[in-house]
Amino acid sequence: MAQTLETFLPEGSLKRCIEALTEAAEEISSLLRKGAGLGGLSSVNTFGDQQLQVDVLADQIIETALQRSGVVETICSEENSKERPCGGTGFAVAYDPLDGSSIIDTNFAVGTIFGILKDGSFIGHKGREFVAAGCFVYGPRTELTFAVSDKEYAHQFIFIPTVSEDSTSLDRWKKNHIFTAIESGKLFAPGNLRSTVDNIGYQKLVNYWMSNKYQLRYTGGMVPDVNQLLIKGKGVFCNPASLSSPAKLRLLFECIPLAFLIEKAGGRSSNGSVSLLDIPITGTEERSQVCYGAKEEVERFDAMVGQMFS
Ligand SMILES: O=P(O)(O)OC[C@H]1O[C@](O)(COP(=O)(O)O)[C@@H](O)[C@@H]1O
Ligand SMILES: [Mg+2]
Ligand SMILES: [Mg+2]
Repeated sequence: MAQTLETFLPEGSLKRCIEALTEAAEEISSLLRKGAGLGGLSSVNTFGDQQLQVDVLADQIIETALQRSGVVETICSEENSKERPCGGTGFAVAYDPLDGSSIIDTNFAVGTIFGILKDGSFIGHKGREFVAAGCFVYGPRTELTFAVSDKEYAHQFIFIPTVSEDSTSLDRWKKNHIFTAIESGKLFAPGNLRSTVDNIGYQKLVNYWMSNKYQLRYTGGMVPDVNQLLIKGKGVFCNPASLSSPAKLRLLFECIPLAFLIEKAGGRSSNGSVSLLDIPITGTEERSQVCYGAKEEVERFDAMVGQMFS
């Protein structure tokens, strides 16, 4: 029988925290299947982004699940970025409740991203101190990909909603993959291409990929675009900046958790000069350039694009 999250996670507060996130993800996945996100706009978040009703709903679903868990002291999210108490004691959890809301209408895969710190506040800490991080993918399948601090790999569980008499909710998440290496390979996912207008390094890098016949695989959803590096075990994803097209991706809610996942799986991450896991978090609303992938690909990004516009 396939190993499930129930048997994989040791008893304790981290298991309870991840269980709460899976409960929320099951609810979000079910809402998306019923057409949530096709409705109207809701409001504007602290980043100035237009929120869909489903962004706000997903944010509330996760907050409620984490409150119920009793093991989360602090939360903050892309939709509600100020750190605030979550009614329990223990972890700090940062999350992007729904990543890729602009591609829900096209029925592309979207996701949820999360990062977990042992306690207190994220401010003054680094991604390297996280106890766990990962993402849920809502596509044809609903999957959880995550890594924990004491294991040097990442893994994936697939949601299979079968229920037997003696099963727990975590038994619905069955182990699918283990990720230990991201090799160099000719696959590229180039975000923020509009910055090539005035980021000459990025322009040269795109030319390098094309003249070397790399395969383009980019959906505009960070979760599936990064998750594919794990599944294919190769390639590069980036989202650089320029003066006219500044950095978009949120350091705490998007960049650092996925960097944790990629580095645990044997890949590298960078903001153009250092690992995203070594950047001190000085606020919850910071944005950053990002590059993830095989060592040589990230080194090439650092050499050609660098950090001039971060
Ligand atoms: O379409 P753009 O503006 O190039 O941005 C693409 C990026 O924006 C995002 O959609 C931002 O995430 P949100 O949907 O959570 O705001 C990423 O998933 C993606 O990589
Ligand atoms: Mg996002
Ligand atoms: Mg979002």
